[in-house]
Amino acid sequence: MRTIAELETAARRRLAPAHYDFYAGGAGEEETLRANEEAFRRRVLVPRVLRNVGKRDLAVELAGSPLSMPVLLSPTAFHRLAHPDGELATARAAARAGTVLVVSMAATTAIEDIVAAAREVTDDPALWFQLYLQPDREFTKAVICRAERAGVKALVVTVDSAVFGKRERDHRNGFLDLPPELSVENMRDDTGRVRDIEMPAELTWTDVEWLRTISGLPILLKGILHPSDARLAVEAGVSGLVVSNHGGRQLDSAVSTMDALPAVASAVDGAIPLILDGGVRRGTDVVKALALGASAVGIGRPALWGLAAAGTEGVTEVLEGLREEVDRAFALCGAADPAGLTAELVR
Ligand SMILES: Cc1cc2nc3c(=O)[nH]c(=O)nc-3n(C[C@H](O)[C@H](O)[C@H](O)COP(=O)(O)O)c2cc1C
Ligand SMILES: CCCCC(=O)C(=O)O
Repeated sequence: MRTIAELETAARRRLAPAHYDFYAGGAGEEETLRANEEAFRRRVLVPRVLRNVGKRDLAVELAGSPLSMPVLLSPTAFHRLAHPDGELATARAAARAGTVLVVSMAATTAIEDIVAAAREVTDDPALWFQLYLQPDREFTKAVICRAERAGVKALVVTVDSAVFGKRERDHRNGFLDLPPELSVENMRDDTGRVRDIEMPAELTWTDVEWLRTISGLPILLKGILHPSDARLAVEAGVSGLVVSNHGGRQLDSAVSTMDALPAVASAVDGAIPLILDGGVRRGTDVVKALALGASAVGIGRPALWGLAAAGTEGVTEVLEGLREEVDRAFALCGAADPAGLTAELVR
């Protein structure tokens, strides 16, 4: 099995340079992009021993969805730029691994087809749907109803994108839109026209309340870094948070997610599950995040590298490689299950 770094090299060889840069890049100086990975490297593990780790169980449950391991696929745009099978390939790999795929609102495949691909693999796949609440509420509602009818199990509202981050690689490359043969299929309105995704600058907590009145699905907020916002999210009754800086693609100089996690975890105090994403590349990264208060982690770019390198098989390589590393790291840290990972293991 190849490492994520090796899959990135393979992906880079296959992708058009502008598409590679779109996936790999971040905002501004890319300080936050680098900081996410660096924050893992800076922390070391202080393992416990003699704890009988002969039988290990990596499974977790999040917002009503079972995961075979504490790793899920964070939402990423435009999978058909990476591979002709696009989101269908990603969904099959997630279903095969028994984990959640968060489908991006900017997916290049219709949600009904994505769910169908996952159902070829397993009866009851866990697909969540990420959205940017659009200024047109009736349209937003229609998109949510469509995703619900298709069978998604939770909604993930991205809240770190009041405006679009400035990705300077994309500006330099002139990559500002999808090629004409691809479109964001879940943005079709009832006339069949594909709408542009608008970044919702006017969003407030009132909109989160509104969302709770129109959907019975669990709602998670993605892009929380400040402990005060985490407290407000608990009060708003959401089912979980994604501690995320959008992979360094929105506010450059934003705190790395591992540096943000402890304060958010202490603010939430176990009331709702936390998912951390940004810079997770190794099983030991997963262990560090769980030890400091996450219930699971999300991966963004690694899945895109697997997808570009080898479609479903490539994403499977990423997920199974991580599973093997997570399992080994649990054992070597003296933890038989996620509850066995505590803050004393990390320095
Ligand atoms: C190419 C790309 C596209 C992304 N598209 C979305 C998106 O549509 N919606 C969203 O909420 N986050 C999006 N993200 C952010 C990811 O969900 C996630 O927060 C981030 O990739 C995690 O960092 P990592 O790539 O280091 O794992 C995107 C990230 C990348 C790299
Ligand atoms: C309108 C596409 C949004 C994609 C996104 O969120 C990202 O590239 O980070």
